[in-house]
Amino acid sequence: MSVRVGILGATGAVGQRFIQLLDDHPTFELAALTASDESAGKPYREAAKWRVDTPIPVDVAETTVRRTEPDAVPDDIDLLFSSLPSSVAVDVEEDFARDGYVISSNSSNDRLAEDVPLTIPEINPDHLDLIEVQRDERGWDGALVKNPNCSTITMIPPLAALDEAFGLDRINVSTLQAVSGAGYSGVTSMEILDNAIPHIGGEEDKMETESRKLLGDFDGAEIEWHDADVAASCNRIPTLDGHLENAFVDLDDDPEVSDVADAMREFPGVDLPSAPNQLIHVFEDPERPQPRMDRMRGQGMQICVGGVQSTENGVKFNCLAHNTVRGAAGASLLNGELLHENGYL
Ligand SMILES: NC(=O)C1=CN([C@@H]2O[C@H](COP(=O)(O)OP(=O)(O)OC[C@H]3O[C@@H](n4cnc5c(N)ncnc54)[C@H](OP(=O)(O)O)[C@@H]3O)[C@@H](O)[C@H]2O)C=CC1
Ligand SMILES: N[C@@H](CC(=O)OP(=O)(O)O)C(=O)O
Repeated sequence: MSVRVGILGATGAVGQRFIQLLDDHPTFELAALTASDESAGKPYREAAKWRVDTPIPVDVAETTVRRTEPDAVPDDIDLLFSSLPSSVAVDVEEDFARDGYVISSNSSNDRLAEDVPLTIPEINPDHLDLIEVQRDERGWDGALVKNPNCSTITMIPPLAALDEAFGLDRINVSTLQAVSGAGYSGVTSMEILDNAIPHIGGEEDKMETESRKLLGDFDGAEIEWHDADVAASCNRIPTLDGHLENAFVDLDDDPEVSDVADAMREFPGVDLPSAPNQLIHVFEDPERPQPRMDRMRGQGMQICVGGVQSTENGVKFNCLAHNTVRGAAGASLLNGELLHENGYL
């Protein structure tokens, strides 16, 4: 039986990716699209400036956009994906959850809240049960689940593989982030062409905190964050999609490089419709991964690693993920599939 889903903020950059990824989904049937009051009442093709590299699905093009409030969305929607600006999502998502809706959100508000699961299905699926705590504390019938920031999600799978096999102590990471992460109008061409910008507001703090929550332990009541030190430096470069990162990791053990690569390659995936067959692809070629060549591996859902080398206290490596697929809409979609598999819908 199909699951009826909706998208909050469906006309935006991430909303459009949701529509693309939900087209022909085996379980989820797209049944409601919302946006701001300016878009509400218009057919989607008129409200949204479509910029994704596949055509708007025909039925979506003619769908009337709704207001973003619980009364405007049908009661029989089982799951809402949220790609609202976080300043809007912070109140709106709670209104929907209070009204009984389950929300899988990409927006950055509440990611660190003690009773909000921040999940990547392959890494910490058990954290999803924090929903029970959330429902007890907030008296909600619905639920709010988050995926991490796009730069954070890029490095977490290889770090989780290292932690499990050798123990993480300290992480230093530097990013080379694509312009799509800032949204269509986020960085002007005059700012970014022939250039690099060594600051992305709030991004370093997100990488340093969300990573420790994601890698933490859930005891059924609360999450104990991982105690590794994480330091991040974030940079914008003129690629379109795909965040590349250089990580330097101190480990508790002293493994061979080949064992590090094996631990990453063998890190298990999950059996969900949008998950890649293999979570981490490790390149031997030191010139890979590259954003243009590798961001679409596994339909944009695989994490690519390369340049694995030993250092005095551990290893260094490069990693890459598609920031608007694995780092945004695809991450929320996978969490939606996890919610479904775990009986939360
Ligand atoms: N761009 C990216 O690659 C990434 C973005 N994110 C995060 O995802 C979220 C969405 O980003 P993005 O898609 O780029 O943003 P956009 O600005 O492209 O889209 C925002 C969406 O929210 C709607 N919206 C705006 N204001 C309101 C309001 N007051 N009430 C109801 N709906 C409203 C817009 O509708 P309308 O069209 O009518 O204005 C639109 O549908 C943000 O939190 C962002 O930080 C995360 C990772 C990557
Ligand atoms: N800040 C990220 C994109 C983003 O919006 O992240 P978040 O989901 O944490 O708001 C980037 O510029 O690449």
